[in-house]
Amino acid sequence: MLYLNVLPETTNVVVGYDIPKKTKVMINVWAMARDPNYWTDAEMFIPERFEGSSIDYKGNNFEYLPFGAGRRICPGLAFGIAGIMLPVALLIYHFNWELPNQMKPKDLDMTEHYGLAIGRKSDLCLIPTVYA
Ligand code: HEM
Repeated sequence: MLYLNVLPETTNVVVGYDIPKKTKVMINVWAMARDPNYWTDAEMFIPERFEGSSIDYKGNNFEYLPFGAGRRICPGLAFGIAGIMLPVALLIYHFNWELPNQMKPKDLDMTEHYGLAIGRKSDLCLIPTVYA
């Protein structure tokens, strides 16, 4: 098994390496999406960083490959985006959201749980009120 970070400016990029036949190559997209050479405050959740940015999620920018890239890119990309955007848009449109016990967003535990996909380690508790 060979683990690669394919971004050119990173220190662990493998150059001129002969990959033996039948080697399973794992591209470390998690590390690439948190590479400080490419991202400001790489560990921070800042969705606004994509506002006015030319970086997209469709496999054109190697520093951000949530759906992979190339011939084996996720064929469910459009389905996946719709399946996230629509529910999130509806939840934001119909409810106001607050944290319990006067918590501030900075108090949230953003520790990740590792698995096939990354999720929150601790549950996100929010109080919705219907937006009238
Ligand atoms: C937000 C949701 C989703 C994410 C983040 C996601 C992500 C991915 C990633 C990273 C890959 C591997 C691409 C690669 O090897 O370069 C993949 C492959 C694949 N995805 Fe998705 N996916 C999502 C939703 C879906 C949905 C909704 C479907 C089907 C309805 C789907 C079907 C597939 C299939 C069949 C492959 C294998 C493609 C191949 O190996 O040729 N995915 N996906």
